Amino acid sequence: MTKTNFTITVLPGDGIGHEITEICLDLLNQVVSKVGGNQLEFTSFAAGAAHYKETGISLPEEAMQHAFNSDATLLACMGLPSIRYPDGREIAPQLELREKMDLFAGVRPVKTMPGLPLPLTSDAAKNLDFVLIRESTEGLFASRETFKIEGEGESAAAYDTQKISYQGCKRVFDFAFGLAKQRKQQGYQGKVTCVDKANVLGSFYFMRQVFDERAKNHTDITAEHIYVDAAALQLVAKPWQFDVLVTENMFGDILSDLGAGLMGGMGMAPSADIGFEKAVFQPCHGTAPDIIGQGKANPTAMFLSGAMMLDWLGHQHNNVQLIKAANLVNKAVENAYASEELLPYELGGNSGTKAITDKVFAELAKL
Ligand SMILES: NC(=O)c1ccc[n+]([C@@H]2O[C@H](COP(=O)([O-])OP(=O)(O)OC[C@H]3O[C@@H](n4cnc5c(N)ncnc54)[C@H](O)[C@@H]3O)[C@@H](O)[C@H]2O)c1
Ligand SMILES: CC(C)[C@H](C(=O)O)[C@@H](O)C(=O)O
Ligand SMILES: [Mg+2]
Repeated sequence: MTKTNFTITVLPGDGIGHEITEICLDLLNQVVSKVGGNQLEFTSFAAGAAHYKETGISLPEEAMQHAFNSDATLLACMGLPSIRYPDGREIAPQLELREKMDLFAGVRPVKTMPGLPLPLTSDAAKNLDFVLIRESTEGLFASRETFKIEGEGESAAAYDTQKISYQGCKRVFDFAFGLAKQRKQQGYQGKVTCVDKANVLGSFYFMRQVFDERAKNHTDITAEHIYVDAAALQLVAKPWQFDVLVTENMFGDILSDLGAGLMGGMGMAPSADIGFEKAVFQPCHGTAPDIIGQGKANPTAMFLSGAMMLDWLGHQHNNVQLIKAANLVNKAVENAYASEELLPYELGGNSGTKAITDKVFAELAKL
């Protein structure tokens, strides 16, 4: 029998997370009841920088356990620049979630909405639709807890060590080729571009060799390499050439913000951290300390992350209504922007949380 009751762990986190979470849950409830047949049960937990400041714990065990046992996790954003661990790093329990739950594929779609004055103005650049996959459990982030400083004063040197493992590469590359294959069936190019720095670092040359090995199992998909510096140029010069990009954790973090820029800002960029069985969905953006409490937070990335969650659940459980619900959210958001009535603050306009939310709900009601 098809599963119809889904438990969702909700982590509003910090900063603007509190301004975009409830409305996203309302939207998801609304769309799921519109298509019928399913129910979402949300359970929220406090976690993040403010929670660490209050309690000394950034991600309570109860929240972690709930995330492990629920069907999916929806996270807004966490971290505040003023709240840090003793070694100077910020509180970022989303990294622990990714690592402990083995969510190796950070899926960050770059899909432009119609009706927005985007930084790139050519027709091709107005219709971008590619996906950046960021390895999310190792890379340069892997050693952050074993970070060390050797020597003192003017002879001190700080070290972070990059980890690129065979297994880590294999699973994320296979995921990327699998996604390119699915997309090819929908008319996309059928291409995976591996982004590295194999001209300078041996760890990236190793990564490239694993990529070439995995590519041999997917001869229907074009496999190519690009150095990360060249990728940064091409993402601005000719971003429409890309279909699926796959890269190391830190490179993916940086390039996905570039991708958000192409879409009109951080408030437009959704993401999903996906493992073999578990997944966490969250916007690419942070807690936006510069706009907290001003009503300027764009909830679009959160709505689209919620849609990614419905779509993933639908595919995991062979549940067509949830896939339909995901499509409806995407369509409502697209129609909201296509109306040309919305201009988010990040693009110089004055459409804030309420205006964008009201418009998306109104468009959903029409579908
Ligand atoms: N996934 C996450 O939870 C995540 C991601 C990035 C940063 N962070 C954390 O967030 C804090 C702030 O980091 P930052 O300033 O570098 O990045 P940020 O993404 O919070 O903000 C960068 C810029 O984008 C704007 N912005 C971000 N999201 C927006 C939205 N939804 N609507 C409108 N404008 C939006 C901000 O106002 C700011 O000008 C830090 O503590 C950082 O570690 C968390
Ligand atoms: C806040 C930070 C730890 C996080 C990351 O670097 O992964 C964020 O920038 C992201 O893109 O999700
Ligand atoms: Mg980031």
